[in-house]
Amino acid sequence: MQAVVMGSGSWGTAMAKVLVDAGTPTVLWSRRPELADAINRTHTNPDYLPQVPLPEGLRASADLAEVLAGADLVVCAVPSQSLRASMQTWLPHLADTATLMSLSKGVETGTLLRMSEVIAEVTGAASDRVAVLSGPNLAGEIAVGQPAATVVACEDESRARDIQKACSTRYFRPYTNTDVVGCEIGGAVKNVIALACGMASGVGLGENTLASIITRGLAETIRLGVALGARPETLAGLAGVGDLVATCSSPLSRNRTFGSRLGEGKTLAEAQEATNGQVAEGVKSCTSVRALAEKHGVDMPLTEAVHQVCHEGLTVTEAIYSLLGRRTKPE
Ligand SMILES: NC(=O)C1=CN([C@@H]2O[C@H](COP(=O)(O)OP(=O)(O)OC[C@H]3O[C@@H](n4cnc5c(N)ncnc54)[C@H](O)[C@@H]3O)[C@@H](O)[C@H]2O)C=CC1
Ligand SMILES: O=C(CO)COP(=O)(O)O
Repeated sequence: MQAVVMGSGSWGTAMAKVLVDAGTPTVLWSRRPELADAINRTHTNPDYLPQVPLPEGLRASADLAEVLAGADLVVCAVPSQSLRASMQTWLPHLADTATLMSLSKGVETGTLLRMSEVIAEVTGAASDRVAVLSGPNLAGEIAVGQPAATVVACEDESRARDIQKACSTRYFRPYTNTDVVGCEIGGAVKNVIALACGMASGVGLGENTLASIITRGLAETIRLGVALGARPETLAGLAGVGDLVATCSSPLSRNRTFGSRLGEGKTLAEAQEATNGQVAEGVKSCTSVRALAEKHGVDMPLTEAVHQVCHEGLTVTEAIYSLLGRRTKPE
């Protein structure tokens, strides 16, 4: 299998390294030719993973036609809200038979589509040619070879198994699953819940609060997932609770860090400024996840609160008391 990773941010670069380490010939596409040159010259990604040595066998290129020609596996690694526009520019160069795999964790604003749906809509690919990879996979840890597991989901199980083989290493252990919806909903909603955890820790709250948010966050993730056709077991697995715990607990998480800046009293613009151009997907996905929940009649109070803090001027303290003021009910 010949792979190309489209997007040389932190996760695209780390996954390209995983694929090469797994023995899969892989090219990394960068939008900016100067970044591709720097990666080829220094065997590091100076903008996104500066301390991490990349394998000699990993080549970067900014030439779309060249990288997509002959690629059997196209790994999409750009932020969710830019995936549609990116796919449109890639489309003329894509092979009809290539497997298209999303690494992005979000729900598209406006259309409320999951990333695999965006890929299928733009390319016209049948849904069984579209896969997603999702799990507790903080790029900085994977890039230095810390062991982790993940899920490769595709309706076509044999395609999922091929991808599993292409990215299995001594430190990266992919499991297959056919529940694409569950994996994508787990990945998108955990970013929103990580923002909530960050907010709570930013105002000085401790582990009981965080555990309560993670657990109730999982409950609302399962409610939404099931309403959309996901299997609850997927959300109890790596792409659900696994990723939720990793992201909500780690200072490496951009979403959690973003939330903690809001909790410390920074404005949205100030928190955005502090990201150094890295994406915190939950800030936009809180609004699309909330709209998706509303469309399907699903109650998601934490997502609602995160949306109100990010986009409607509610303070973190007001959000906490409004959540605690809800009517009592059985678990
Ligand atoms: N970093 C991580 O630990 C993980 C990230 N993800 C997901 O992977 C996706 C990509 O994230 P990262 O690589 O971490 O992001 P990043 O912020 O490190 O890099 C984003 C990449 O996309 C490119 N990009 C940014 N805006 C763009 C636009 N408008 N059009 C086209 N390209 C654009 C950037 O040049 C860069 O190459 C996100 O959906 C994220 O949730 C998933 C698992 C782990
Ligand atoms: O998805 C991730 C870990 O699995 C990365 O989370 P952040 O985008 O919050 O850094």
